[in-house]
Amino acid sequence: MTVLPARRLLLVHAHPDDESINNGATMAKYAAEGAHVTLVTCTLGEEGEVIPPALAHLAADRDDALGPYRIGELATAMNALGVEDHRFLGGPGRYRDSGMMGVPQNDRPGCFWQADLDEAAGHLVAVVREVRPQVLVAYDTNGGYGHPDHIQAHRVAMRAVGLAADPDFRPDLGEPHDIAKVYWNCVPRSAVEEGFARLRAAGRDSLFPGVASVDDVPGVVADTEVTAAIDGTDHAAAKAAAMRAHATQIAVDGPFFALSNDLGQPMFVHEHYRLVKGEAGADREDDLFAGVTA
Ligand SMILES: CC(=O)N[C@H]1[C@@H](O[C@@H]2[C@H](O)[C@H](O)[C@@H](O)[C@H](O)[C@H]2O)O[C@H](CO)[C@@H](O)[C@@H]1O
Ligand SMILES: [Zn+2]
Repeated sequence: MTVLPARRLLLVHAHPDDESINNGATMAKYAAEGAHVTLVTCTLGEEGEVIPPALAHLAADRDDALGPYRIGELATAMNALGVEDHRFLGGPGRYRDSGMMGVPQNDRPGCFWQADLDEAAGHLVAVVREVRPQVLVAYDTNGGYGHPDHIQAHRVAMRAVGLAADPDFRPDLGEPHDIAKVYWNCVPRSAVEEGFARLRAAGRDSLFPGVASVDDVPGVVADTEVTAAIDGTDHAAAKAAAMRAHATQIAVDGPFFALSNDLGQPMFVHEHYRLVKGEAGADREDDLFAGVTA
């Protein structure tokens, strides 16, 4: 019987790369502090575009080998963050990347967007009842930016929160567990605007082929909606290294990055969260475990 650390954080993400982009500094911080950090990634990212020309053959419409390759990218990213517990929902390849909203891949049997919600949530309940986290981090209802796998990851995570605590649901998956605090990823508008100002001041708006806009950043909210701000300054290098590990998806340029759309955007080392379940430990938390008693 493994005795887990006192503080346990669970994060649920759609594709390999989302964890580093959204929560890399937070994951590195808590791992360094001795908390148990568990990442569940719902797909292998099989439908992603590929940035490095030398790896273009991996793409779904060529060798269709991007999924296994991104498993390796994710493992490298986890090493950079010091996170040892990362899993794929239902096992590697159980749910395939559904592609961007509206593409034919959304209808492919076996893709995550077509998953049975309770079956997928059941896989996550097993992890919740094993790890017994006090804190869960997930996407908002729009998945941050409307990608079907992100929306589905939100739905599965929130469904699993309820099912994991229900003593009548799948007793075979372990003792019920009620997650004390649930947060959704977000970015305060002031931080986005400051970040793009930094990008322009650094002249990166000339280096990147294009520059993203505030609306391209997932989960932008009014500053007043933010519950917690995690200062990841001490873990900025680890976050950048983790993002660089996802080289098929992300190009990193100092404190900035671009996805395969070539739109430069700021890399945030202050990572923000909205509390949607549980009690906040302060008006503006600097610790996701604030107020957790067990
Ligand atoms: C950050 C994220 O969720 N990436 C997803 C996303 O990738 C984007 C997609 O390929 C889009 O067509 C590009 O313009 C954009 O630059 C990419 O970030 O969707 C992929 C397919 O579902 C997914 O594999 C990738 O992880
Ligand atoms: Zn994603």
